[in-house]
Amino acid sequence: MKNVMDCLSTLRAQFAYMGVASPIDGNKYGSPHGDASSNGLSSSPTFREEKQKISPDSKTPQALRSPVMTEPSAASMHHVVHKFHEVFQLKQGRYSDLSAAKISEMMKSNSLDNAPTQSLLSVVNGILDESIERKNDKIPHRVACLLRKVVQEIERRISTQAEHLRTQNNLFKVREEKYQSRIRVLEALASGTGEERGVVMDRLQQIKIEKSKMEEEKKTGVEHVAKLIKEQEQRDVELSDLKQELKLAKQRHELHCLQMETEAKATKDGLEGRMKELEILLEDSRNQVRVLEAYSQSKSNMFNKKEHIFKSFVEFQFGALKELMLSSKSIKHEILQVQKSNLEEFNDLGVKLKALIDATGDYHIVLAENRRMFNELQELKGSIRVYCRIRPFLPGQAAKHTTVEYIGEHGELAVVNPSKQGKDRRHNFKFNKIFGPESTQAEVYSDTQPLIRSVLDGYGVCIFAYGQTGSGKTYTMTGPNGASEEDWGVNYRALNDLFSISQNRRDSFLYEIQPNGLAVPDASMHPVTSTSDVLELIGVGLKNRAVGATAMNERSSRSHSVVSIHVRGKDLLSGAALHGNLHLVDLAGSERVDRSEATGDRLKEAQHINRSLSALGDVIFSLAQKNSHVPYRNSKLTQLLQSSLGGQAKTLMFVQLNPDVSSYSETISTLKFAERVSGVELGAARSSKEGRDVRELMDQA
Ligand SMILES: Nc1ncnc2c1ncn2[C@@H]1O[C@H](COP(=O)(O)OP(=O)(O)OP(=O)(O)O)[C@@H](O)[C@H]1O
Repeated sequence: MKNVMDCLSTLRAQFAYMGVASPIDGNKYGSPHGDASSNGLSSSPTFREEKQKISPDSKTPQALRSPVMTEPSAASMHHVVHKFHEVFQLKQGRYSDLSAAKISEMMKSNSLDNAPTQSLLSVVNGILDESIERKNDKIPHRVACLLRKVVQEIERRISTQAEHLRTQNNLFKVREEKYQSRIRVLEALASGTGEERGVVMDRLQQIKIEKSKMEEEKKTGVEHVAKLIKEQEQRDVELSDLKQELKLAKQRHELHCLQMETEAKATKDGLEGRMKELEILLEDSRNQVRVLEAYSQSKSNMFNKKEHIFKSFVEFQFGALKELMLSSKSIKHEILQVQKSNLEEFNDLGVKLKALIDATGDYHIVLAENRRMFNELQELKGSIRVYCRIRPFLPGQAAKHTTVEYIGEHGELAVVNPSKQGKDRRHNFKFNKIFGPESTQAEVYSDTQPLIRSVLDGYGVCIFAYGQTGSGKTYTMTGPNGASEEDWGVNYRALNDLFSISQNRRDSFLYEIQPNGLAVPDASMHPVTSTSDVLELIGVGLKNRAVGATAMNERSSRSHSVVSIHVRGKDLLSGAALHGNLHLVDLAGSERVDRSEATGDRLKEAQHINRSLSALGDVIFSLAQKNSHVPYRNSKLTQLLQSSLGGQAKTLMFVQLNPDVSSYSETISTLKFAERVSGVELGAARSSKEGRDVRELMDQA
């Protein structure tokens, strides 16, 4: 700061001096040659020192380094000054003698710019002195121009110098303020030293406390170190143990490694063997792959061929489809045509149908008439018909002497007794029809069939077989055991016809079979829809039938078997109802009691049978005689059959005969019974006259 203050005071003194003497560089007292080194400021050791101190980091503007303040280098300055002196000093006092060209050269050159200010002043003085010496006050024009030029340069330098000084002065003022503030800070610091001392003492006290603490910690640390050393010793012991264990473990590990190596070697050998096997397998697989590839190739070729075929097939199908579509169109067209023609036909049919509907009413009337006429026809044929059937000799039957001598076409039968002579030897009978031993089941049934239609027309029909035991009653009604369709008896055939006719009539009649009937003790009623339903029920009945051995038949039926079928029909058009019934009866054997050699219960049974058969004979006889009283109530059998005996009912009796001579007397009694109930003579009388009427009726029907 002292140096700065010295410098500033020196400068101030310098400026004060320059302000009085000369604003230029005060070289008035310097060397007459304007030597820069003669300048008091520049040569001042203080100034030089300050200049060197400030310059490196000084923010002094370039303007400060004017030619006045910063003289050119010694060499160049020396050269310029020398040249200037050359120009001016050699011509001292004789400026007016200088040629215009010379003065012009001096003015044009930059000599003035580089010339020291003192030289310029010397020129001015020289010119003025020369003017005074000559005493004419006249200065040549060219010298006056030079003079003006030099003066202008001097003025320019002065103004520049003044500007520089102002700028520098401001700068120094700023610096002074800056240093003043620093001085104040330092003075403040110097005054605050006492307070800091107190702070330092407090800090020292704290340091002492910390020191004692640290000593305590050190003591604790020493103890801790001792403890650690102890622990370290324990750790050493443990470490040695661990080392021992490690050594053992290492040995075990080495042993284990050895074993592992051995196993690895064995495994490796095994794997190598396996590898070889796998390589063989791989080779096989490759071969298989090659085969498969070949196969695949052939398959692929085949598929390609198939694809080709399929494509051509599809194309063909498309063609066919197109044709089909075309034909479909034409068919549609045809169908439309057909529909059109059908419509027309339907219209015609509608008209015809209307006529038919009108005629239908008439048709039902015709049908009813038909039924009536059919019934009349059956009546004309006889309400009570007796068909005689002669059983063939059975295989293994001993004596084959038959009692049947003659069988006529119109029901004539001649029976002879070979043991008798005269008029008792031969007996003639006449029935509706005689079936010989060769007759088949179908032939026997053929004349029965029309009566089944009568049942569905609402009439009662009773078919039964009468004859001594073993004469073939069951055979005719049922057929032999396990019979084929060919051997089926009347029952099966009648039932089949019953159901098939009812089915055929389903459009005009609704039939219910077995809906009601005469209640018989211990009898039950079951609705049926087919023949098999009825056969099943017959089977149940047969199981309950009393069967016993007699002297004439080992397995003789000792009871009557009756299958009753009740039919209720409804005419779907008129709503009229009709009721018909059919009784299929296999009577018990009709042999005489003494012939059956029955005794006790068997005798009683035979007597009951004969009584019921006799009651049946009486009823039929009464009906044939058209008696007013018919004794139905004389037996359960006739009560049961009442609905199909008498009135408009038709009765058909198969008289079964055993042709063997040994059965002659039974044959005669059977035939007499049949003759009695059938009223043959009456029927025979009617047959010739009314046969024609029957044929006429049939034609009408
Ligand atoms: N037309 C025939 N053709 C062949 N065999 C017959 C014929 N009629 C009956 N028979 C046989 O004669 C035997 C006796 O017949 P079936 O049992 O039908 O007599 P039945 O009169 O019913 O006797 P029963 O009153 O004792 O019951 C049976 O073996 C049967 O097969």
